[in-house]
Amino acid sequence: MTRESVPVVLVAGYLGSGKTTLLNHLLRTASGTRIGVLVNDFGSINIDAMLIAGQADGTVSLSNGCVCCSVDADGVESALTALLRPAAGIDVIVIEASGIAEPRALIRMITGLTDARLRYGGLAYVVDAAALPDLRRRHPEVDRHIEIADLVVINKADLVDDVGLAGVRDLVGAVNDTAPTVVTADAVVDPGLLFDAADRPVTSTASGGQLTLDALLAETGDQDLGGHDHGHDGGDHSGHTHLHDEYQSVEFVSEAPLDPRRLAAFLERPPAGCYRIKGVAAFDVPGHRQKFVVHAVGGFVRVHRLPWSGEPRISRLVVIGAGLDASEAHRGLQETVGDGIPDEHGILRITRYLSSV
Ligand SMILES: Nc1nc2c(ncn2[C@@H]2O[C@H](COP(=O)(O)OP(=O)(O)OP(=O)(O)O)[C@@H](O)[C@H]2O)c(=O)[nH]1
Repeated sequence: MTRESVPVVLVAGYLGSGKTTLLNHLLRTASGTRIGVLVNDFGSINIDAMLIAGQADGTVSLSNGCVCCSVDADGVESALTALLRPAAGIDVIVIEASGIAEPRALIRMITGLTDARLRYGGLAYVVDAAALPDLRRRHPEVDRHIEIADLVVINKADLVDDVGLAGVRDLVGAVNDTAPTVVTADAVVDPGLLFDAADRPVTSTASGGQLTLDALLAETGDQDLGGHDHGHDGGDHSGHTHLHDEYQSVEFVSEAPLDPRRLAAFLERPPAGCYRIKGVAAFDVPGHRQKFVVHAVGGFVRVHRLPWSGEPRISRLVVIGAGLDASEAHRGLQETVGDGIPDEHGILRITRYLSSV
């Protein structure tokens, strides 16, 4: 891998598709390659950055807005160049976009960077095999995201049967028949697929259905990047919808331990409009005082445990959805706080969702 310019690889995909899982897999397995990471989360608490903390050769995080839209391009450029300090010896930078980022806008932002040490290294787009059919109905623009991917990762293959998987492959192939497609569980992708893709020159000849970078950049209607300031509540997106126009996030922080039974009930029956819940939880139950990382995605709950690495035992949760009633969501979150009586049976409601990942 050349040190002359560092490829910037984008990892995008809808909420909960497995982007952080993929990033963590790359960080664990791409030994020999020094990876700098820029993580962008939608809410002001950057849960994703917490979940990769300490593993990357350099990490910067941008919170409180989509990197594609409300964060200004100069801010992104300075965050990326901060990763290029010689001592870090970074070979590749991976940007994990928020789950509602607009990949086209991200690509334009990266190709518009002025620092010659950085170059665009391709888009890996992660899809949740179980959720894709319904997601495409709700958000047809997802096809436009798949269309421009250089690598499509069909993740969560474990949640669908062979027929379902074949259907998802067909859907993806119909939209983008040139990008390599890998089918994964827990986003186990050969890192060489991303970094080799990053190293190959981006072509300007059209092949099959995939848009070339030139064609993408020539498209009209969304060329207003660079120092713009779209908010989440309806900037002008020149005639088409960006997912984040519709989405809200609600954040919750509690120093008091949570009640596992109440948290499980919240994860299982989230407030109307909620699609994604993620965060870390602390319980005051003997034997269960570790950091519980909790995820809910479209009805699937997953939990894993980690040691607290010196940080305060504080619970932080983010709820993301469209049409969320923020005060109802906040009330529901508040109700997960325990009443100080350790619930040794209640913890089973959480531990039943434990996975090793
Ligand atoms: N069953 C199953 N669950 C998975 C798989 N990959 C990831 N998950 C789980 O799905 C949840 C979301 O995964 P993340 O990697 O955090 O997804 P993300 O795309 O980064 O989510 P956002 O950043 O919120 O958009 C977590 O609970 C993961 O453990 C998989 O292949 N199968």
